[in-house]
Amino acid sequence: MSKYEVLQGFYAVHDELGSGGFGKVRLATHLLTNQKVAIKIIDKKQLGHDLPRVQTEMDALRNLSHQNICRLYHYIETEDKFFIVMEYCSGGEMFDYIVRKERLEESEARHFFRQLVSAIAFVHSQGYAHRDLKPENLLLTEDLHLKLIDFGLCAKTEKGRIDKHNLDTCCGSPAYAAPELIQGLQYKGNEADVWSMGILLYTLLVGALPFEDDNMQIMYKKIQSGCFYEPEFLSPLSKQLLRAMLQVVPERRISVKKLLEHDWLNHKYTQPVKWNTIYDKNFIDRDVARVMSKYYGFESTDKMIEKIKEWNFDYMTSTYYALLHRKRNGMEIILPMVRNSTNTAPPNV
Ligand SMILES: Cn1cc(Br)cc1C(=O)Nc1[nH]nc2c1CN(C(=O)N[C@H](CN1CCCC1)c1ccccc1)C21CC1
Repeated sequence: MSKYEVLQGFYAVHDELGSGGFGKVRLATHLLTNQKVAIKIIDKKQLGHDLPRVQTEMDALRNLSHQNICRLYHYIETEDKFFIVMEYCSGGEMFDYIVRKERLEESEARHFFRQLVSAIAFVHSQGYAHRDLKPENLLLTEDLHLKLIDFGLCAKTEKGRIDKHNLDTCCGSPAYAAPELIQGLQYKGNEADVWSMGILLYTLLVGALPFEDDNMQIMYKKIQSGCFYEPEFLSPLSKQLLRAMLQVVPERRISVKKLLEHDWLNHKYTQPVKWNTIYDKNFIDRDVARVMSKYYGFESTDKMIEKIKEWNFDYMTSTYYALLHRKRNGMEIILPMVRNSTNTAPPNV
């Protein structure tokens, strides 16, 4: 049984899905809807001075609702822990997927890379940069859709303020970090993300890192050189794209805008990458709202819709998203009988 009393009655907590430097992720069940969710449990003591990373991630996730970004459902802060309830991706990490397949065919790499470019183009359009792109931060759903996670290192480029950072504000994984970031030069988050996406594309196509060495100094030298091995099986078009993304000089690096138009990305696709979000914060699903209005005892579906639109990322937001997920998967959207004193439904939070 889970020892997290703050989750009692709302979620049943199951086994651990993974652990990171500052916390762990547990599989859980959203009790009202029986939907699976993933709960990131972060211990404040373990975080220490990194505490702002959680706030950074929450602020970003509140604004970044996109089909290729793992969705935030519910956010609970207690005295010593954060509980971040998110969409459950049952396909696991892209990292494991590549390891299992060694490397991907161009067509499969393209299927995933188009979704990553879609997520990053959207993140940049909202004034953010992810800054820690790597296969461990890409999750897969059961139907092999890609979901971006871990926005703890992302940066908001205030409108107008040039997005200039130096090393201290970000310590993404060195193997994926852009040369300018490693040199501690002023860098732009967007350009650093393009470099990391280039590294990611290389790992998808080749099944290895382009710049790698056990000795960190030698690895940095390799990154600064921008020279990487191009296996015979790489098509001319994929080589051309990799060279455009892994340009050491940021100004020479391909932009996301040009990337979206690149022939490799659009090969055998009739539609360009749809990078804008398919979700509309102002559009609430009426079927879901109706079922919730009955359960929560709201006088009308419209009143329930107004409440959901507050997006408080409380249990109500979590219930809305869990029911929406059920509906999207063709499952019926039901809640226990109308909540009242007799049934044991959790209190209305
Ligand atoms: C590994 N795995 C295997 C299966 Br099957 C499902 C999963 C799985 O983790 N699914 C999953 N769904 N939703 C999530 C996850 C994992 N997950 C994560 O947020 N996972 C990250 C993984 N990071 C990659 C580099 C460092 C840590 C994490 C962050 C902090 C602490 C622990 C884990 C969320 C909550 C968003």
